[in-house]
Amino acid sequence: MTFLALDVGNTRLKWAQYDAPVVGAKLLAHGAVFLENIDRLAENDWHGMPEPSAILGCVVAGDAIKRRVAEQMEIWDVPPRWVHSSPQEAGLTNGYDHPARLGSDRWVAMIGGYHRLLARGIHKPCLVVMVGTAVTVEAIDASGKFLGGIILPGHGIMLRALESGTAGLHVPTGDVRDFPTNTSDALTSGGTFAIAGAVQRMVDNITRHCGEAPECIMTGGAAWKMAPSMSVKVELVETLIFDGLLEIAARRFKA
Ligand SMILES: Nc1ncnc2c1ncn2[C@@H]1O[C@H](COP(=O)(O)OP(=O)(O)OP(=O)(O)O)[C@@H](O)[C@H]1O
Ligand SMILES: CC(C)(CO)[C@@H](O)C(=O)NCCC(=O)O
Ligand SMILES: [K+]
Repeated sequence: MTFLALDVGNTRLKWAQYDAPVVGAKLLAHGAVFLENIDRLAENDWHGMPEPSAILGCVVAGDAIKRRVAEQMEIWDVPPRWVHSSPQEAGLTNGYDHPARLGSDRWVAMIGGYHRLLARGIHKPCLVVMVGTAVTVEAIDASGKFLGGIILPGHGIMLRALESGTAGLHVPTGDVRDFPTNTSDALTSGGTFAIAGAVQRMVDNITRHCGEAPECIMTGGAAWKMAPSMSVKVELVETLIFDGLLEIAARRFKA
């Protein structure tokens, strides 16, 4: 009864194999590959892996990538299922104008975050921060309603935009400093503070709206780099998308 969870982002595909499609399942194996290498998943990462009994994923990388991922899974007889953002799922309500247009990674991460708090008996507003190719910050109230969220460029895109839009900004990566005194540190700190500042602003928005400060959960490949620079307390949860996929799978694949 193993379960394969997939998170196909704009830079990398992340996968995790669990012993069952249930919350709290045991993680058996996991990996991440850059999108340029996905055509070799069947012969590399997934070679010799027992056929999963169910596959559930979220993709934001586009249909061509989704097809190529599906092709790699033809080694098994199990059709992959993909999460689509919906008006309601797993106790959350989707406040997006057009719920289906919300990135499914955002929806799944919110489901993971909200249930993480519920499991601890916490009924408070929640902010879910994802730091990847793009950065998203989602606001969920204590009742599980997604109020709305922001999308901003990730650190890499910000720096590449500056490099390509100017003549004098081609420098190595610097360090985060309160008062940067060289170009490298100025750029690295600028990108980091743009993200940290955006999170702080969403904390202010949701605190004003809900009358209570939120719990903040942060995930994504670059979350650990952002953590020391945050102005609010955040909990780092590397597996947030997989946690959300397990919540959904537990409901969908119930025998
Ligand atoms: N010092 C940094 N601080 C914050 N973000 C950074 C830093 N350095 C790199 N990044 C960002 O981290 C991203 C790398 O994320 P990675 O590919 O690990 O995340 P991901 O969650 O797999 O992304 P996706 O899901 O979008 O594919 C890069 O796109 C870059 O924007
Ligand atoms: C914002 C990203 C790129 C974050 O991965 C993704 O969730 C996406 O492509 N979303 C679709 C647009 C939206 O969520 O409004
Ligand atoms: K992602």
